[in-house]
Amino acid sequence: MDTVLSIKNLSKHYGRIKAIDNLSLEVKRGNVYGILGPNGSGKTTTLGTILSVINQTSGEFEWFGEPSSQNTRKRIGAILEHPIFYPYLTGVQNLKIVCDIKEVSYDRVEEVLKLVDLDERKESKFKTYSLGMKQRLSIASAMLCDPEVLILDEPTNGLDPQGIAEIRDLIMDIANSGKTIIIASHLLDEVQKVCTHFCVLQRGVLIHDGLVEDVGKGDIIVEVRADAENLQEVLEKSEMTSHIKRELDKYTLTMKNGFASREINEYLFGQGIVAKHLIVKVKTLEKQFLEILAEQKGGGNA
Ligand SMILES: Nc1ncnc2c1ncn2[C@@H]1O[C@H](COP(=O)(O)OP(=O)(O)OP(=O)(O)O)[C@@H](O)[C@H]1O
Repeated sequence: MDTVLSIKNLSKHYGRIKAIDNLSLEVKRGNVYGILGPNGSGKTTTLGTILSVINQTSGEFEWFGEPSSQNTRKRIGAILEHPIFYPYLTGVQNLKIVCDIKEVSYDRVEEVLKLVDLDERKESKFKTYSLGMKQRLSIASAMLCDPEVLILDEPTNGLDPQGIAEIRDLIMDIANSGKTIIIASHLLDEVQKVCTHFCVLQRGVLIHDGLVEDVGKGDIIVEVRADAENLQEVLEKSEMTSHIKRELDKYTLTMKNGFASREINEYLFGQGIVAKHLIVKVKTLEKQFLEILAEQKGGGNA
């Protein structure tokens, strides 16, 4: 898989503030790459720098294996801030203006409006659009020059659940057409649902990167409830768990390697206990994210 973006030792300092601190990462073709981080962690500065809108203090980055240039820039579509559309012009008219600026054929307008599912409202004035429609028009505008890479900063900010779901579906459609997508977000659920890869920034420092599908791998967590006074004692005797946590009548078990819900269920049954609640808990990206941040604090790096 070829590398679309390669960032090496990139830093951006504003006086004493290290907005990006020695950041290195790679995005491969076809990745949907989520840049996660709390407020002020350097996500927007990172996007601004790789789009050459912000000059880095040190370090470098390459697009498509070459230094950033007008040529590489043409292969990237980006929405960093809300693009300015004319409220009294229609969706089509606004996109035609963008075509003029970007020197793109008007033929693309219909295609991108279909892509973002705005073709039925294309003749309506921009000011009549909902927030979700406005955001979809922004994405349409970024897609006009058929870029290989789409960069989105907090694409679902301020949208209602339906608007969020529409943008999520749109991002997945664009990704399925083979585009590479880079999304900065503080919404863990959003990243978990649409991204293939993610990294976590904290105070400009990359503290984690990996595959989204690996989230939740590792320890198996099983929750158990049963009407048995000796449940804790029986669970402790099982030697199948490395940790047992009790909250009222619920026991949360961290299973040892090789043991899962089936084994604990069989064991309890053999001890004359019938579980009335037995579920495997899958770790969410949110949990992993909080653990990653907590580890950093524990390590004294934050
Ligand atoms: N032009 C600037 N001048 C001074 N400091 C800045 C400037 N731009 C960003 N910063 C600082 O750099 C740090 C990173 O900011 P950045 O906006 O990149 O973070 P972010 O992760 O995108 O945050 P948010 O989610 O709140 O947008 C913050 O401490 C911010 O205050």
